[in-house]
Amino acid sequence: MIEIDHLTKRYGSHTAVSDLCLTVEPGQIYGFLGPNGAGKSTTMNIMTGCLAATEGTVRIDGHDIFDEPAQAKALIGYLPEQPPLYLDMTPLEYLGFVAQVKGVGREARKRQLSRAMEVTQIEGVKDRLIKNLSKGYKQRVGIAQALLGDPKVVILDEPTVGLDPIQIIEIRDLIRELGKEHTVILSSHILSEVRAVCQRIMIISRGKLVASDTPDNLEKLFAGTATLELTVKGSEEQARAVLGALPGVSSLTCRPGEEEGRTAISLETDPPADLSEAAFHACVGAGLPILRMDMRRASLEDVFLELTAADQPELSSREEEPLDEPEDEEDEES
Ligand SMILES: Nc1ncnc2c1ncn2[C@@H]1O[C@H](COP(=O)(O)OP(=O)(O)OP(=O)(O)O)[C@@H](O)[C@H]1O
Repeated sequence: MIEIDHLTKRYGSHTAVSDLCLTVEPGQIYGFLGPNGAGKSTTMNIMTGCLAATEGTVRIDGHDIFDEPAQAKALIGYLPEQPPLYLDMTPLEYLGFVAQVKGVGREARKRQLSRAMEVTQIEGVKDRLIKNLSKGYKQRVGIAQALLGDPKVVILDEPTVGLDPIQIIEIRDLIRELGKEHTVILSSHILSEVRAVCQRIMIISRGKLVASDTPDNLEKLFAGTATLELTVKGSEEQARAVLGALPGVSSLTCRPGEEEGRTAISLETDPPADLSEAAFHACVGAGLPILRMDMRRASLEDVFLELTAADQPELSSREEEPLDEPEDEEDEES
């Protein structure tokens, strides 16, 4: 559905996106995950034809976004980081206007407006001024405008930013609904968010794609070690003698337990293996009571932290960086 090939974007001397290649298959919800400043918005703005690339190509269902912008853009609905709302209009007026600008014919307009308002559940506020709506409802209006034109792909840049926890849950449910009929790409710097709604995760770090897979596969891929955490009633010497002899143990660290006479142990294996049963039998055999035992594998959070470890905190401000191509402005989507 979307093919990004060797995409690079430089703002003056600063490279925001570097030789990015990725493919988005139809019918799935993709999470574009990366720390602040990783290049998510830049990539999305290029993907949607709002920003020119320095190098590389983006194809939407075979149409090059730079060579065939009209055909490519017709396939995309976009909610930018700052929703493009006219605050002095009502949602109904605004959506009617957007549909017109997108070239939706009179017949289809009515149908698409009702569907967009129904899916985003804004019928109840359709005649109120947008400026008087809560942030959650403004976001819904922003998503509704992205649905007009019946796009195959819906791209949402940080759709839950600034919302309260209840609004976040509502917008996540809405995104899941959208995923039934559209290919959805959403960006976020919050792992739990992407984990909650996306079937595939693309992790971007310093403008480069560092991983792309299902959440489960990413966890498996990076489950390089498995750690067994135990607390036993006994000394460090006893713990080492009993547990250090288990097959496959690659490292064993001990520290005093929270109470006198207890020892806490972290046991790693290589290759990764679950030693909990073997540890149980060994401790029982040696008369060493186990007070606590827990198996810990690499979580998606560990994967994310490991892959984006090289990212530095944002130092430069956007205003200080020179802007390049003037056509960036001209290319702005309606
Ligand atoms: N117009 C601009 N001029 C100069 N630098 C820019 C401009 N827009 C973005 N950048 C820089 O490009 C890098 C990538 O920014 P981008 O907004 O794409 O990241 P992001 O992953 O979307 O971050 P966030 O989650 O904070 O929005 C950052 O270092 C940013 O400062």
